[in-house]
Amino acid sequence: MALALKSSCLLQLKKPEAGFNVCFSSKKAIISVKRYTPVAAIRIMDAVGLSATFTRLKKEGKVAFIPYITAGDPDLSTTAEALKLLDSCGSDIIELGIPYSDPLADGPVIQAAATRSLAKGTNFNVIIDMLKEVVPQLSCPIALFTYYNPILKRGTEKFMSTIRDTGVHGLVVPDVPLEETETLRTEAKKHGIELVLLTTPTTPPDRMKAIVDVAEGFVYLVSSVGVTGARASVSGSVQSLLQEIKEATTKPVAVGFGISKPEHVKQVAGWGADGVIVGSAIVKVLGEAKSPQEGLKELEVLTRSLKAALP
Ligand SMILES: O=P(O)(O)OC[C@@H](O)[C@@H](O)c1c[nH]c2ccccc12
Repeated sequence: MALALKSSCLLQLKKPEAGFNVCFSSKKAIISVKRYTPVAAIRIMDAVGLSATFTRLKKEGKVAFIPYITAGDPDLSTTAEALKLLDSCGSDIIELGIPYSDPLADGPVIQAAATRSLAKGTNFNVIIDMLKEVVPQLSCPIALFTYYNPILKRGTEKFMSTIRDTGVHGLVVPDVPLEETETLRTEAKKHGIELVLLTTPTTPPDRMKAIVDVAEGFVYLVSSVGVTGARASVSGSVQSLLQEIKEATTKPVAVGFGISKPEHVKQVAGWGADGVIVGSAIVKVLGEAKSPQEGLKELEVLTRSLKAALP
C-alpha cells in the first residue's frame, strides 16, 4: 500500500494488487465513483491553481505535462470525456481552447479543429455549461485558452466571473499585447483567475522582463517563431531562452509550440522547463480519428507516451 500526499491534500492510496486507485481529499465532499480503464477510482476532485500546481511539482522534482485541446472537436461530449481522460492519464494542467473563426496564431491542425467545432455549433455558453459539469470531476486545473475578441465581446468583468464560476483557474490570451493587459490583469486578479502571458524567441529582453513580471500562473515560452504545429525537432535556442527567462524571474516557465514526441518532451524538460505544452499532435489524434471513440483511444496512447517521458 503506497500513500502519496498530492496537491490539495489529495491522498492517493494505491493497492496495486487490487488495481484500485482511491483518492481522497480533505477539502471537498464531491465524490464520484468512476470506472477508469483499467482501475475504478473514487476521486474527490479539488484542483488547486496553476502556480500551486507548479509549486507542488517542483517539490516532487517533476515537470508539468500540459496538453491543449480545442473545445467541441470532434464534439462537446467527446471534449468532456477527453478532459477526464487527460486528467486520469496524469496531465498536470489542461489548456482548453475556445474555438475562434480567425485563429491567427494557429497552424492548420488547430485551425481545422476550430472550424469543425464551430461547424458543430460550439459556442462560449455551451462550453461553460460543459465545464460546470466536468471541472468538479477533475483533479488538475484548467487554463482556458481564447483569443481577445470573445472577451471584448462579453466584457472583461463578465467574462472573468463567468469562467471563474465554472472552476477554471487559468486564462491564456495569445493575441493581447502587453500594453493592453491592464484591464485583463485587474479583472483576472479580482476573480481569482491566473492570467498566463507569453514570451517568444523574438521578444526583446526588457519586454520579456516586463511580461514575466506581471504573468500569473506560469510564463508561456513559445519555442519558435510562426504558428502552432508539430515540428520535426525543437529549436535548440529554447535552452538559452529558458536560461534568460529564469534569470529574470522565479516564476515557472512552460514551453510550447512544435512539441509532439516523447523525445521532444524529454529534451525540453532536460533544458530546465517547468512544464511542457503539447497541442497540435493531441488535437490531431482526437479530432481527425475515424470516430470519437477511436480518437479517445489514440489520445490515451499518445498522452501516456508523452507523460512517461517526463521526470
Ligand atoms: O500546437 P503546438 O505546436 O503543440 O503548440 C501548443 C499550442 O497548440 C497551444 O498552446 C496553443 C493553441 N493555440 C495557440 C495560439 C497561440 C499560442 C499557443 C497556442
